[in-house]
Amino acid sequence: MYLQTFAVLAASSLAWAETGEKQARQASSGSAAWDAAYSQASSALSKLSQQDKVNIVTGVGWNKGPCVGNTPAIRSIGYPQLCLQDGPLGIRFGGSVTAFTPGIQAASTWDVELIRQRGVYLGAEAKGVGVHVLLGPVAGALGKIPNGGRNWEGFGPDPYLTGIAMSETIEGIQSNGVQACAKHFILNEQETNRETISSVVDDRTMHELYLFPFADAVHSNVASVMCSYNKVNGTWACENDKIQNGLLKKELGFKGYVMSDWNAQHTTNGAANSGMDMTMPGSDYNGKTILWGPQLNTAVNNGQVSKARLDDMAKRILAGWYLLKQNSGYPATNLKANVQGNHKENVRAVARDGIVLLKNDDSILPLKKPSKLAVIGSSSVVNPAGRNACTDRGCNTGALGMGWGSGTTEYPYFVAPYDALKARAQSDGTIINLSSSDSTSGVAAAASGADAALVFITADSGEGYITVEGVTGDRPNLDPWHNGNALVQAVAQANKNTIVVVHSTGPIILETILAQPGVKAVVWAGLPSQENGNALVDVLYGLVSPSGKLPYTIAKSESDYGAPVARGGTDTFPEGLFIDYRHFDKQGISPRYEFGFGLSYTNFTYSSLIITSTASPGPAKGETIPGGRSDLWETVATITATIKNTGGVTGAEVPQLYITLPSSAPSSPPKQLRGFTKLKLAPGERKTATFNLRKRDLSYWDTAKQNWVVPAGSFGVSVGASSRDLRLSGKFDV
Ligand SMILES: OC[C@H]1O[C@@H](O[C@H]2[C@H](O)[C@@H](O)[C@H](O[C@H]3[C@H](O)[C@@H](O)[C@H](O)O[C@@H]3CO)O[C@@H]2CO)[C@H](O)[C@@H](O)[C@@H]1O
Repeated sequence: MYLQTFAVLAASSLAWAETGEKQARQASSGSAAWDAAYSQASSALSKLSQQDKVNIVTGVGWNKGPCVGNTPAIRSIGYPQLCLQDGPLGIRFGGSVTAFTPGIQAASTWDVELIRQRGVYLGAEAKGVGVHVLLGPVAGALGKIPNGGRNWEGFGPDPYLTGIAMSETIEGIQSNGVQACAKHFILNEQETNRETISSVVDDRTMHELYLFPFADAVHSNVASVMCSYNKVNGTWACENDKIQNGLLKKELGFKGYVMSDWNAQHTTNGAANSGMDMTMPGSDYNGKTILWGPQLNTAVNNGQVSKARLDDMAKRILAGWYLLKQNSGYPATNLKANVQGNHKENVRAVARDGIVLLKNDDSILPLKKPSKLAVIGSSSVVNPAGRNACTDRGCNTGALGMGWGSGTTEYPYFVAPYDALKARAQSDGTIINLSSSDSTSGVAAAASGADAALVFITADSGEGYITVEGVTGDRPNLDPWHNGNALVQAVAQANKNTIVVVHSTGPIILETILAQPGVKAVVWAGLPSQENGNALVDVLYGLVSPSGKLPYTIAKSESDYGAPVARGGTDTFPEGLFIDYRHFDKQGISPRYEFGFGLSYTNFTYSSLIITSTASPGPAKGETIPGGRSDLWETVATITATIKNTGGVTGAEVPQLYITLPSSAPSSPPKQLRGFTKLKLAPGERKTATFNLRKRDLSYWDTAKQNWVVPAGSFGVSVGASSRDLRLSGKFDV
């Protein structure tokens, strides 16, 4: 019954215009499904001893089971040794699994169908190898700091875009019977000092930016949430009553369980009494410090942790297991099983449709059967030591497909740019001059005389337990690695048709590169994982028109972002609501390439803005359902616009809807993304873009009322091709 409901939800989500209806159905079926799971969990719980309950909530210890996290089996109720495994882009340490594209590439497609499919396939692979809990997707780091080492694991610094991607991914994963885990909760925005820093944020910013996508996750019935390493307002996230019990469980109505990030727990009683439900991995990395297990037993026996709290922890975990029907016919854990199926098709599609064309002077792209091409840079070829030579992808050698850390997988294969270009060149009769080094000496010889020179540059980052070329997680600057600016300069001096291809975990400052007259095109290829070269060739040769849009701003200077890595023991989040484009808009700073920007090989026109609204001012009132008050999820306004392909080739456009709150709201970002859709259009074809706005999309967080409020007054509406290319505007009164 429950799985059937999920199948209906999966299908309905594909019609993005149906958002409101989807949300309403989801909320009611979600609550009913949780009720059923809780009733099964209660009945199982009644058969368990206190020791059994402690076992359910305590990991067996680092490296003591098949997965990165494991809890003991409870045979009396048929409960298995639970396997928790990274991560957000596939099965870490898998034997024959797909290396899906990172979250940031998925966001860069702005394509909910592809994002959904990615989630469905992630779930299929997790189930195939017997993983019960897949440790992803990621909404924290949100990405306020452009240098943030782990930003690429998530979906970028806009809470609306990240929220939609969280929802689609979670529903996709869980449609295959696998528990998803929304992480890292919350305000874990940097790797530097991540295990000591205190993130101090104001209440409104917490709600409107950082909690916002976690509300989407809860609304999509995510089974688990991972609390993060940092402190929040002075208290460890995993021991923080306000965020775990207050925000997550009470305000958002989260019915699943909170697990610790690996070793993010600090005390036995503090964690238990503040809402953490499962400790991972159960010991430190040396197998020593154990904070629950026997310690929790003692704490319950002497009343420091109540029996009711232990019951609640165990019940929440069991409910997640029942919610996904994992009590029946779930495969045994075998991380080495081959579960790839045809999933590489999603990798190629996301890698390709996430490519953002930033510059294309003289329409140098798409390539037209060049006689001779120069291919330059160490990242044009696969790592000479092997595609998986570095543990957890902890090096930046050869072509880049993902960042480094626990959120990675082994590549089952890797198609580097040169591999795919060579194959295409053979069929076209093109000669390729390859220079697979980043040295500027000798590069002129390779570049000169070619019809075009493709030069590859990168920037990498990752999780702080690995240091790569002196970078411990967060990037120290936003420059390309390996002397990329000088390499491009040298190539562009030798060839006036230089095409720069960037693979990067986040924004790079491109000013030096753009100042070279020989640079005719910049292709922002992001993080394409195993299909790196194939996706690139699809776009370079015009098999598809590029359709990715930037999921973050590319600035002219690093200081323009106004959100540096915090160096002390505290990050006070002084930028508040104003991160990424919200900051650039407020301060009147011109970005180099704005949030939402991306060129195509065709052109689109926008017309016929129609606005209908039934919204009324005032606070949210509904009962609490998963995700918060029920009325927040109801559609209260619908906006449509007509988009036409006026060029000569098929392409896809992403019309974006931005809202400006009325002046009665307290100081707010000049505009905020509140809708998008991706329309594939043949030449001459037109389609309607439909944006359904929910009450939450029109609300701000009122700190006095402690509630979401729709302000009275005139709402500004802008629809356009990016956050700075707004083609249609209107307003409606509330
Ligand atoms: O994997 C589960 C979650 O763990 C966190 O990352 C940890 C990662 O999984 C783990 O491999 C790494 O271990 C190293 C450890 O930190 C270091 O002290 C020791 O010397 O070497 C270990 C590696 O061999 O620790 C990571 C945490 O520091 C992630 O934050 C979380 O997202 C994962 O889901």
